[in-house]
Amino acid sequence: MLEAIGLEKTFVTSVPRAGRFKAVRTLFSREKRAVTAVKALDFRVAPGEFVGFIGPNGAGKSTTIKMLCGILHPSAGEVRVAGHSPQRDRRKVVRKIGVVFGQRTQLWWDLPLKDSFDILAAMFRLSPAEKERQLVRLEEVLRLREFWDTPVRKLSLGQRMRGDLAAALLHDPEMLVLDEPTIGMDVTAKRQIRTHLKLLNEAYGKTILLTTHDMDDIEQLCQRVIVISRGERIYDGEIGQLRERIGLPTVIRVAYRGDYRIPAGAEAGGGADVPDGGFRIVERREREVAVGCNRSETGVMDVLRQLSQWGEVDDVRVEEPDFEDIIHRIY
Ligand SMILES: Nc1ncnc2c1ncn2[C@@H]1O[C@H](COP(=O)(O)OP(=O)(O)OP(=O)(O)O)[C@@H](O)[C@H]1O
Repeated sequence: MLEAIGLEKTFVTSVPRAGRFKAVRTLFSREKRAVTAVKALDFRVAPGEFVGFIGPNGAGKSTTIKMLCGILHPSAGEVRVAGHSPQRDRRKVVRKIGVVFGQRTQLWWDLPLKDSFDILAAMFRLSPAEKERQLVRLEEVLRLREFWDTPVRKLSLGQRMRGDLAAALLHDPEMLVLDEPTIGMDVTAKRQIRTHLKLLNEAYGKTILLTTHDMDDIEQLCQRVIVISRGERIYDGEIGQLRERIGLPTVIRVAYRGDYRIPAGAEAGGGADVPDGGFRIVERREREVAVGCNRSETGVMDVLRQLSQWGEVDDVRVEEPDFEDIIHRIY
């Protein structure tokens, strides 16, 4: 559906000048500096996938998205959207992709929401019947009628995003590219937007590429994640495998019914490594012990079998590493 092949973007900017009238002096400066925002980026998104595209501030995410939908021209490499180049076949690509920038709206600020769809339908040359059919379908997912007559500037952030998603989908593209769709929203609005996005992907078959700084968005929605840093791809794969690769421990907490006894070998380390057991003690309480293990090396059941020999097990909890921690580790 979507392919980035050796994609690069270098911006050439004037070197800032100091002193009086520095803004004007910078503008006419002959000294230039090149910033490579995206370097030799390769990835593919297959039809029906929901892929997270993440990285720290300034990593090159927005620059990539702008190249994917034809707003920016690559300095090298190319983009293919259903086989078309956004640079050469912009019209065809626009038909295939809907784009939403969470920080900006494509709706008309002072007009009632419904008027924006009239304008967009005219821009996409949709007949009144096509427009109505599509709005009925979008209503099933996005529930717009309740604020249909409200001017866009008076909508809540969550309502406006529902409007923006509908605007991006009005011409029924196969793919949605979303840049920070939940930015600034409270927990409830975020949850609602995630529900809409899940439905669009699962029930309506939309392929989605999602950029966000909210790791809950990624964890709850995406099957796969692409991580970029300083313009380069540093990971592309499943979230579960990313966890394993980073090697943050899975913590297993065992509560014992009465006293428990740690065998001499394990005790000796006083909370340090127990190489043979494949885990290490990270916390000890009166009737509870917590151990950490790397799941790519040791199975939880193997660890549990060993811990059950220390006393009578009453309860077990398995805590996976927090996704936010994993991401900080790789950035
Ligand atoms: N028009 C431009 N001219 C010059 N440099 C630019 C331009 N647009 C982006 N950059 C630079 O390219 C790099 C990547 O920026 P980009 O906005 O793509 O990052 P990002 O990953 O989207 O960051 P954020 O998460 O903060 O939105 C940054 O160093 C930025 O300063």
